[in-house]
Amino acid sequence: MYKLAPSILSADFSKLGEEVEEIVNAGADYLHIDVMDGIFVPSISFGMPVMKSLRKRTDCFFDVHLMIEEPIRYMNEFKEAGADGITVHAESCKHLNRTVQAIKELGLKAAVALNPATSLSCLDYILEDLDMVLIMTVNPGFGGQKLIENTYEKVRKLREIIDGKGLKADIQVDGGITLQNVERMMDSGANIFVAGTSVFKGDKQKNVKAFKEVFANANGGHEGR
Ligand SMILES: O=C(CO)[C@H](O)[C@H](O)COP(=O)(O)O
Repeated sequence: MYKLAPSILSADFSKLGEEVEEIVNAGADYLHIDVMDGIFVPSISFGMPVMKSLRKRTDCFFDVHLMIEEPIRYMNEFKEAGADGITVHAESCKHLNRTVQAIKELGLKAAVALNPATSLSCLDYILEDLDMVLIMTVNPGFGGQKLIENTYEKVRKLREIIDGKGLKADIQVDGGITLQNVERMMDSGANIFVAGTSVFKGDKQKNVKAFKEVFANANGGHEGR
């Protein structure tokens, strides 16, 4: 199943609640929530208080992408703030296995993200435990960047590994996803698509529906977990 995960990083924060309701009503599958600490990535975004406020407005799946150092320190807090799934970066965890187990023990979906220059071999001893792998298709920290070309091949290789092992982990891609390149990324094997600029710039409802139409016409996609 293909899924759209609009990234609220590109929303107008002065009317965040309304914009979130608008994209959820238009058919967004997940709400992608980018938390940045100014250390792991250069920028600082928002955290638990914003998530808690949004939780009052929607039941949509909160797909929380933690771009923070040592996220294991905050797992309970993110669950309490409404997270349904938590993604941590392989590059930001001293103890990746322990961090993934902590997410799962809370009953949340667990995912690991890899920066563009991080090898897939980082997943060798953790893939079986994951609900999802997030392949960053830009360097994390900012919306509105151009997708890095060699990430198509990275996604294709990961899909081969996941299918070859008979696993069901989803592959999410994040950064520079547009209506022009999404089909190529689908063909490469990704099945969950984060989109910031290409959802929130212009007519949000129309943008969400356009992505969903591409998914519907593609007929199928990876089954997922
Ligand atoms: O994780 C992110 C930045 O680190 C964002 O989710 C990502 O960049 C999405 O924005 P856009 O679709 O505009 O590229």
